[in-house]
Amino acid sequence: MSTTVETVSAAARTAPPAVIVAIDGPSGTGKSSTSKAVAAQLGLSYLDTGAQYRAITWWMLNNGVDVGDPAEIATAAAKPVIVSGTDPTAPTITVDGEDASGPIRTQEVTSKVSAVSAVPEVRTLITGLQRSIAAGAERGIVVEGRDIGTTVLPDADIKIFLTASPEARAARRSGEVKGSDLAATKEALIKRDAADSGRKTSPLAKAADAVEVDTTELTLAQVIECVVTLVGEKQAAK
Ligand SMILES: Nc1ncnc2c1ncn2[C@@H]1O[C@H](COP(=O)(O)OP(=O)(O)O)[C@@H](O)[C@H]1O
Ligand SMILES: Nc1ccn([C@H]2C[C@H](O)[C@@H](COP(=O)(O)OP(=O)(O)O)O2)c(=O)n1
Repeated sequence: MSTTVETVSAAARTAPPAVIVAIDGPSGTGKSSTSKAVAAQLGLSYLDTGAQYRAITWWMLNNGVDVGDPAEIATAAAKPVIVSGTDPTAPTITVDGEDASGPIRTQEVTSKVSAVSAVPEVRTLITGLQRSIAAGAERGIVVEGRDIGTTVLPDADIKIFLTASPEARAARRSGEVKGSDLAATKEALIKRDAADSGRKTSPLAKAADAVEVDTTELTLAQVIECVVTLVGEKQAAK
C-alpha cells in the first residue's frame, strides 16, 4: 500500500505540471503541423478545432441542411455527434461514429466551413466540446484554432498567434494539392480569412497576451523549436 503511494507521489514529483497551450492564426500559418509536433515532443494531447468545424459542416452538407441559412444551421447544430481523438501522432475525428478525417478536407467543405462556423449556436456547442476535452487532458493539451486564446481557453498557460504572408501561406497550401492553382488558392484563403476575422461571434483574433510568431521566413522545424522553448519556460515557471 505504502509502495503505491510512494510511487504515485514520486511520479507526481517528476512529471511536469499539466500545461494548456493555445495556438491560433489564419490558414496556412503552420498551426496543425506545429501543434502536433509540439504535443508529441512534450507528451501532451492535441486538438484540431478546425477539424470539428469542418466535421459539423460536412454533416450539414450530407444531411440536406441549407448552409446558406443560419436559422437552419442553428436548428440542426446539436444533431451530429462529433468525437475527436487527441493523440498527436494519430489524431482522429468521427461524426456519428463514421471516420470523417478524409471527407472534411474537400474543397466543398473548405468553401462552406466559414459560413457554418459563424453561427452562434454552432460555436456554443463546439466550444463546450473543446473545453471538456481540454479539461480531461491529464498531462495538458495543445489546442489549435482561431479563437482558442480569446474565447475557448482564455486562461491557457501560453498563447501563440502564428502569422505568415498570404503569399507564403498560399504557396504552402498549394504545395499540398497536386496541380492546384496558386492564385486561386491565395484568393480563396484571403476570402476565408476575411470571413473568419469579420464574423460577430468569436472571430479569428490575436489575444492581447498571445506571443505572435511570423513564420514567413522560418522553417517548420524552427517554429516547432520556438514553441517548445516557450512552453518549456512556462512549465519551468509553474
Ligand atoms: N514554417 C513553414 N515553412 C514551410 N512550410 C510550412 C511551415 N509550416 C507549415 N508548413 C506547411 O504548410 C502547410 C500548411 O500547414 P498547416 O500546419 O496545415 O497550417 P494551418 O494549420 O495553419 O492551416 C503544410 O503542408 C505544412 O507542412
Ligand atoms: N477555433 C476555430 C477553428 C476553425 N474555425 C473555422 C474557420 C476556419 O476557416 C475553418 C477551418 O479551420 P481549419 O483550421 O481546418 O482551416 P485550415 O486548416 O487552416 O485551412 O473552421 C473556427 O471558426 N474556429
